[in-house]
Amino acid sequence: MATQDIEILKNGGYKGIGLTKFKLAPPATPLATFPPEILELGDALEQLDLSGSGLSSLPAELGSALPNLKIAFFSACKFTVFPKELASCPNLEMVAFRSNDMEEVPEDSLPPRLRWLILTDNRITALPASIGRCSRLEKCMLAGNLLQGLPAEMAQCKNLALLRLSANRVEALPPWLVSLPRLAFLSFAGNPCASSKASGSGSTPFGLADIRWDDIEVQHSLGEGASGIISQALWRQSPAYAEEVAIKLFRGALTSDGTPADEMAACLAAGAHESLITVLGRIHGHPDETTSDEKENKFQGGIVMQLIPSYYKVLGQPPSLTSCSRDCYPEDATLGAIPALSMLTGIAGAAAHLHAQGISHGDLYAHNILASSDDAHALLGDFGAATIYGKDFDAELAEGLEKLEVLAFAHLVEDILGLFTEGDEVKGSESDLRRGLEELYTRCANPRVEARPAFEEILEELEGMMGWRGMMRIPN
Ligand SMILES: Nc1ncnc2c1ncn2[C@@H]1O[C@H](COP(=O)(O)OP(=O)(O)OP(=O)(O)O)[C@@H](O)[C@H]1O
Repeated sequence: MATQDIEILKNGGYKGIGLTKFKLAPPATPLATFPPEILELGDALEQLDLSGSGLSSLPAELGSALPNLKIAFFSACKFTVFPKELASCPNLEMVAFRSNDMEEVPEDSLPPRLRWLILTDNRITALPASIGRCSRLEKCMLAGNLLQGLPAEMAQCKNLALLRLSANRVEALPPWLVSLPRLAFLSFAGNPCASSKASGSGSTPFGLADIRWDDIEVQHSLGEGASGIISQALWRQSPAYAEEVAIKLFRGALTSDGTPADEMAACLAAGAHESLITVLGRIHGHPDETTSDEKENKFQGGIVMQLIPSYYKVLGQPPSLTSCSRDCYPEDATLGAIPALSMLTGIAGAAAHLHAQGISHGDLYAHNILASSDDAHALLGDFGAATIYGKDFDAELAEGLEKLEVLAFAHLVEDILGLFTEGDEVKGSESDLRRGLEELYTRCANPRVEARPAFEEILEELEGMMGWRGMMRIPN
């Protein structure tokens, strides 16, 4: 999004030109008050981004002056209290106050049509009961606060699909959380209610190597996630033998899903499965282990993984502002029925494996799946929102956590059904396969969470659909 300049704004340069999006270039000196000229942008304005502007309050006329405002960003500003003025914005759907040192969200301050709320990295101790009136709330980002619990009224947020609660102070998950009919993506690592085994600083789990940084030769970057950088590297295991691997160095304090340290702990705890990226070991002796201490770039540890060939591509694209909690797909994306079934079987198996270890992935999205349709193989990645709840977790809650994730799997099945190519090679049996997957989708998307099948059952059903095809490892 192009940025607008404060001086041009003050000189009336944007008035009357029908600007729909306004993003202020961060000013040299923080703004003491809300620039009144923004209110003159009137009916046309739909998106307002004043992140990094230093603001701490909003004018009373905001809602009446900007009646069509849909999206408002005030991240990295100085709001210590959620501004009540936003409640008067009749069409406001998305609000962001990331990293504001915010302490309070007063009753009745949330906009009535709120769909996407971002309050990551603040100091909020409680949410208002009136959040229960936000019936359209779909995505709620609360990681990195001081929340001890959630208001019981939030059980009325029946459209909530994604909730980030990691790195808070929640002692016990409320049981109603695992009965929300649309909740599919939940993270709560880094809370007292998650397993204490989740600490990233513990010993290396059985079966994984302790790998010295000196034995790693970094080659080039493969990609960058919110929690760190992935590089291709050589792991010199002996003077005569080196293996090509991928390494991830975890950095930074907090992402919108949780902390890099919790992500690393979940990667290490996940164990081996053919549809998970294999972690080979944990890196020790990186020079930044002792030297880097600044919050933003703090070194949190590193892992060595199997190198995934570059022909594995992500299956979907992350949600857009409009799709909110659902992935997007390129117009021309297609997938054959047989590779699709094989990939779904792999992902269901990976999810069953994770829950058997007491881990929820929290972000089971197509955009976190690397897939090769030629090999009919899919790999579930990105443990940024994963939570180790542990094998001793309350049994009913644990079952509920798994069944929330089953809804995420249902979304995946639905999306993949939409990618099927007409006249696939299986012709005769394709319609049976389609019908089988549609039935499975319906059961996995049951609004009664407890009635959904668990991943083991889903896996069995998919393996049944695969039949003898599951034995064929050579692509046809
Ligand atoms: N083992 C691997 N081998 C090869 N490439 C990898 C491997 N792991 C990750 N990558 C590449 O690095 C990119 C970043 O991966 P990472 O898991 O850190 O972040 P992400 O899930 O894409 O992003 P975010 O954490 O911000 O959601 C991936 O998109 C992928 O292309």
